[in-house]
Order: sequence, then C-alpha cells, then structure tokens
Amino acid sequence: MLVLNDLVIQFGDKVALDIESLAITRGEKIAIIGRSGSGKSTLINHIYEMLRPSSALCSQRQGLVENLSVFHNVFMGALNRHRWYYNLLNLVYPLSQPLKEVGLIATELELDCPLTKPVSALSGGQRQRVALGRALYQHQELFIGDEPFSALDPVMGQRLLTHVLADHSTVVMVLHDMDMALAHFDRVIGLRDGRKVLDIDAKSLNVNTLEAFYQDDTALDFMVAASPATNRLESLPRAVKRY
Ligand SMILES: Nc1ncnc2c1ncn2[C@@H]1O[C@H](COP(=O)(O)OP(=O)(O)OP(=O)(O)O)[C@@H](O)[C@H]1O
Repeated sequence: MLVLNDLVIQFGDKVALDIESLAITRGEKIAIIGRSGSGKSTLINHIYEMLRPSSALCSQRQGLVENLSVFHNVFMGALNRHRWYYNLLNLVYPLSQPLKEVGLIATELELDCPLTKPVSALSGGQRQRVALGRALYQHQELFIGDEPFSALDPVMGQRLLTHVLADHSTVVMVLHDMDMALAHFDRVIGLRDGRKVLDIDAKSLNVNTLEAFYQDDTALDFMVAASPATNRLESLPRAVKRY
C-alpha cells in the first residue's frame, strides 16, 4: 500500500522524522507509539498526505467548524462524494438520507446530543467523537488516527476502537494505551527522537516491554535487535522534506 524510504522531515532546523524504511501493507492494523515529540503526528500526517484519496484522518487538531452543528461537521467528511449544490442544500436544509446516515454514526459513537447542536457547545469527549464521526463518514479503506480516543474514558475508547477496526480494512493509529495496542493491532511501530526504533509483530510484545520502551533507554537494545530494518545505510542520498 505504501513504502517509505529515507524519509526526512524537518521543521526549520529541527529534524522531526528520519526514517530509513517503513512499509504499510493493505489489511494491516498498525499501532504507532512513542514519547511526546518523538515524531508520531509528523509520520501519520505524512502517511495521510501520501494516501489521501483512500484514507480518512482523525487528527489531534480535529479541525471542527465551531459554529456549525454536529450534523454539518460529520457531513463534511463526505463533501467530495457529492456535487456542490447537494452539499450546499445540506448546509442550509439537511436532507433525510444524510440525516439518517449521520444519525447512525452518532449512535455508533454513543453521541447522544442533538445533531443540531453547535460543536462549540460540546464537551471535549463529544468533540472528539464528532471528529471521529467525520472520519468514519468518509467510508475509506484506510483509517489514520492520532490518539482518537484520548479524551474518552478507556472503556468507551475500547468500544469505539472496535467500530473503527470493523469499518476499515487497514488502520494506522497513534495511541498510548498499551493494552489496546497489544490486544487489537497486528504490528507496533515505536518512534524515538524521530527514528523508527521498533517495528515488530504485536504478538512478540507484552505490556511490560512496551512500558519499558517509554521509560527505560536500556530496553531499546533488545527492541532494536528484535526489529527488522533498523540498520542505517548512511551513504544513501536522503530526500529531505522541509517546512
Ligand atoms: N509545525 C511545526 N513546527 C515546528 N516544529 C514542529 C512542528 N510540528 C512538529 N514539530 C516538532 O517536531 C517534533 C515531532 O513532533 P510531533 O508532533 O510529530 O511529535 P509527537 O510524537 O506526535 O508528539 P505528541 O505525542 O506530543 O503529540 C517535535 O519536536 C515538535 O516540536
């Protein structure tokens, strides 16, 4: 589905990402982990850019339109499926079919507020579910999520993850919940200081190892040894993407 080779992304002088190789295969469920600032968002935003026509992104920034309703914010996920006049009509007077479809997604996401409510009046958890709903309404093959359940309680997060996994054949998700990563994902990619230091079958890991990955630098030696494709070929020319 996607192969990244020698990817370097810089913000000014700051190298946010420096990855030798990373492949994503159709059908995989991939969890991305790492400390704050390790490059996770930079990586998944790049993946989204590369695979945009067939992927839906639920980003940390959400990008909701504050004074528009829950319905309109979710409906925005489908704007490019319809002609402009159909979209305009739904902006002014929502039609019954999209209302029904958005209503079903809201139910799936346990969003029990009225669809007419402006998102500016929602709680953090409700807003996050609206952003999630907008991504689900795209009905794409690939779901890319950047901590999409961070504002929800863990039990609800588990339930909603089940929907996301059922609705998408391929999932790439940043998360900090190690139990979730191990129970529901095939593969775990770990970043540290912009480098991929872990890329391993989830079955080979346990919660203790992953917690050590966050806390203890010595645990890294084991992981690097267990991970494929972490040896760098410094002599290769590198394509640098600068912002
Ligand atoms: N737009 C930007 N301008 C400047 N620096 C940036 C920008 N975006 C990210 N960075 C820097 O790049 C590095 C990686 O950031 P990134 O957001 O990818 O990390 P992250 O692992 O997703 O962090 P977190 O878990 O806190 O969300 C950080 O040092 C960050 O400060």
